[in-house]
Amino acid sequence: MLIIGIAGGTGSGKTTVVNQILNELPADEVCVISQDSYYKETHHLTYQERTKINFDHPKAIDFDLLVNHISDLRKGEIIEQPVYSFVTHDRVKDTLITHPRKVVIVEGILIFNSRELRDLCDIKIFVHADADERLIRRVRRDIEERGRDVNEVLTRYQNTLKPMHQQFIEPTKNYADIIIPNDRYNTVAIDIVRTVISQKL
Ligand SMILES: Nc1ncnc2c1ncn2[C@@H]1O[C@H](COP(=O)(O)OP(=O)(O)O)[C@@H](O)[C@H]1O
Ligand SMILES: O=c1ccn([C@@H]2O[C@H](COP(=O)(O)O)[C@@H](O)[C@H]2O)c(=O)[nH]1
Repeated sequence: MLIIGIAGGTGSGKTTVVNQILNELPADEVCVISQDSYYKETHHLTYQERTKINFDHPKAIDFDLLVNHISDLRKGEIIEQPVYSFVTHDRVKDTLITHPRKVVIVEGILIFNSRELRDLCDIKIFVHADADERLIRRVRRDIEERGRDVNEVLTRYQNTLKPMHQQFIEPTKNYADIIIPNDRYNTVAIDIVRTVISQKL
């Protein structure tokens, strides 16, 4: 099994890179684990209280469960991946049955903050895009797909996303084996990653 960690700031293009890698691999040889699915359960809070959570701090992530699940996959076990709603800011009741595959991709802004998770990754990739580019993408995506308004996204960016990115996300670039510059679509980098995966497999 080959475990690939893909980190990078919000809007850097992690999900896009994952999809580009998936395009070239047979569906039954790869599974994807999203760090977003592992935001801590907050059923006990009201919606208003949940909107105040700092989702860009490592404490917001249930790293114990995430690490256990990746370890279980490594052992060949099936896991029940939680499913998260960005609209309610909470996990939903459903889970996603996820089978171990030859290639396991773990993606998320904070994954390299966990030493155990870093150690589980055979290849660590950091997707880089400049802050202004990420902000533009985030504004568009959160309005179109996550039910936010522009004021809410910009306020969150200033108060939380930017400082958390500087404190917790950007420094983890140092752990990366490969850094993908993604201000533009970078087909050369994707080809290189695919070649590395093929060689390792
Ligand atoms: N290289 C790129 N150039 C332009 N837009 C991009 C690029 N990569 C991703 N995007 C767009 O930016 C938005 C955020 O990308 P996404 O892959 O969801 O980022 P992340 O998972 O890192 O938050 C999406 O709308 C996506 O289509
Ligand atoms: O309920 C939530 C939980 C998280 N977020 C934001 O999502 C991003 C991480 O997702 P990416 O796909 O990597 O952008 C993070 O910056 C959180 O602020 C949210 O908006 N609501």
